[in-house]
Order: sequence, then C-alpha cells, then structure tokens
Amino acid sequence: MSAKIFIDGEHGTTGLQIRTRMAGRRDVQLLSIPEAERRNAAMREDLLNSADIAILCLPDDASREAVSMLSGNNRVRIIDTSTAYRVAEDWAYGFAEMDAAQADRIRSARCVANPGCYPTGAIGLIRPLRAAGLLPDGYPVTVNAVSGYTGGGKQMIAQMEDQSREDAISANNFLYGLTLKHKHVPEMKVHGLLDRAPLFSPSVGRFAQGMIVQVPLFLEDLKDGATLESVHAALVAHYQGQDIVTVVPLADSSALARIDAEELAGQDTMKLFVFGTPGGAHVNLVALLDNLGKGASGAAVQNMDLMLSA
Ligand SMILES: NC(=O)C1=CN([C@@H]2O[C@H](COP(=O)(O)OP(=O)(O)OC[C@H]3O[C@@H](n4cnc5c(N)ncnc54)[C@H](OP(=O)(O)O)[C@@H]3O)[C@@H](O)[C@H]2O)C=CC1
Ligand SMILES: CC(=O)N[C@@H](CCC(=O)OP(=O)(O)O)C(=O)O
Repeated sequence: MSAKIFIDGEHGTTGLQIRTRMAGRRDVQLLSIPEAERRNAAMREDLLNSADIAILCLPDDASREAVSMLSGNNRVRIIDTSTAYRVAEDWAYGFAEMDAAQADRIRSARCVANPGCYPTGAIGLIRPLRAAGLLPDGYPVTVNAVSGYTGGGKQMIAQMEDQSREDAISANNFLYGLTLKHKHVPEMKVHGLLDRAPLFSPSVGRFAQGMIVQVPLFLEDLKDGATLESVHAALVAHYQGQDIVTVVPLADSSALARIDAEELAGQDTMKLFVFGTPGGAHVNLVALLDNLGKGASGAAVQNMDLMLSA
C-alpha cells in the first residue's frame, strides 16, 4: 500500500521541489491542496491528519501551527523544513550522514527537523573534526557562505527576478545577516558539537540555486600536529561509504583554480573540499551543495525515504 504524504506549503519554493521529486513514484500517494486554498486552516488540518507523513514547507509560525493541528494524533509522522524544531530535543535532526547512528534515528522518529541549507554545509564540515578531536574546545569557528537567491523563498525570488517591484533587489551579490544573529547559528552550534557559537556571515548571489559554505581554520590552533592531510583524512574517514555526501580527493581539489557555486544546482548531493598548501599554516574547508537540494527538498525526500523504510 502506498504511503499518504501531504506537503503543507506545497505551492512554495521548497514544497514545489519536493513535489517534483516525488512525481511518478508509486510507493507514495500525494494528498494535495488547491493553490487557492493553501491558507485554508480547516482544509489543511484535515489533510494533515489524513497523511502518514506530513512534510511542512512553511514559515516557522505556520509550522508550529501545523504541528499543533496534529497534537493528539501520534499516527502522523512529521518532517518540518522550517527552523522551528531543529534544536528541539524530542525531534530527530534530519542530517542522515552527521554520525553513524543518525540514519537509524531518522528512520524510527515520529518527528524529523530538516536541517537549514547553510548548516548542512557547516555541520557537514565541522562535526567530523569535533568528533575526531581535531577541533579543540574554544576554537573560534567562522562560517562564510553564498547562496542562490531561491534560499529566500518566493519573496526573495520575486525581489531578484522582477526589477519593477518597489522592493526589488538590484545587487548581484550582497551580504546580509549583518547583526550576526542569523537563525541558523543555534543549529550549527548544537549539531556541529561546538562549545562556542560560530560567527556566521551569509550572502546571496544573482543565481537561482547553489551554495558554497566556507570554514577557514588555522592549523596551529587545531590539535597538535594537524595538517592539511590529517584534516582531509578525518573527513574521508567520517564519510566513508556515503554516496550523497562525498569528500573530494586532495589530488583533485589541489588542481582546481576556482569553485562554481552553481556546480551542484539541481542535484541532491554535497561535495566537501579541503583547500590549502601542504606544509602551510591554514586550511579552508568548503562545502558545495544546492540550497534546494541537499539543503532542503532533496534532504526532505531522503528523510521521508528513511522513515518509509522503518
Ligand atoms: N528556500 C530554501 O532554499 C529553503 C527553505 N527552507 C525552509 O522551508 C520553509 C519554506 O520556505 P520556502 O519554500 O523557501 O518559502 P516560500 O515562501 O517559497 O513558500 C512558503 C509557502 O508556505 C505558504 N504559507 C505561508 N504561511 C502560511 C500559512 N500560515 N498557512 C499555510 N500556508 C502558508 C506560502 O503561501 P503564500 O504564497 O500565501 O505566502 C507558500 O506557499 C521555510 O521554513 C524555509 O525557511 C529550508 C531550507 C532551504
Ligand atoms: C538566501 C536566504 O535568505 N536564505 C535563508 C535560509 C534558507 C534556509 O535554509 O531556510 P530555513 O533555515 O529557514 O529553513 C535565510 O538566510 O533566511
């Protein structure tokens, strides 16, 4: 029997991409709400409660409302793509590759919080080094990133694509989150196993999908004797046997002159790189992904598949 899936927010950016990924699948039956009724609370409540898995692709407040519409109905499992539950202890964090037990946690969870796009890159780079003891307590981690503008949802897509709007954005590349209080910092800290909050500076470029997340490190401040090669080896060991998150061999990355933020647009994988010079003082850890792929919709479908395999 096929599993019933309702995507609350199916007409938004993340929801649409999840729907596209499910097209043609016979193991799932999509329950759908007409676009004109997308904010009809009674209809949403009915569909939410009729699903086997509800995937919430809504702003944080609307996600909390949807979860309250399901209170008392433990039969329905939830995947939430918003920021609302990512550090909640009774929710499983939906980053299957973050440690060896996480895929099983997701498989058996009732409630799964899909990671933020930037944290997917940052945690993917940082957590294995913390777990291996290479990145010491107190290290001042910084995270710099550029995202495609679809990361800002329908509103930012319109602001970037329609220059006749009053609130149009004309910049081709801009920094934001200038107060350094971005909503992704808490999940980077918790799931990155950091004892200090990272300093996170995001930016957006005039391209629809794609993302680069950078974590530069001073080798002399890592565990004694850490090198470009040992940092790379720790990431390779962590992601051994994974096919969605992969670590680019040093021989390949050392031959690169540049990284294209759009390289993985339209794909659900993430590539990790370690840049630097053998014997040098610094390394730059880089994650390359699609903000709507492994950064959102691709991860949501991956989590749904794990839950369906329980
Ligand atoms: N875009 C991305 O790359 C990523 C997004 N996310 C997260 O996914 C979630 C959805 O984001 P995104 O798809 O980008 O946003 P969009 O604005 O593109 O889509 C959100 C959808 O939710 C609908 N909606 C808003 N409020 C309500 C409500 N109260 N009741 C019912 N429907 C409502 C919107 O309808 P309307 O058109 O009427 O506003 C819209 O269809 C957010 O929490 C976001 O932070 C996570 C990772 C990456
Ligand atoms: C470019 C852009 O605006 N990006 C979004 C994050 C996209 C994302 O990961 O969304 P959630 O964490 O909300 O799920 C932002 O910075 O708020």
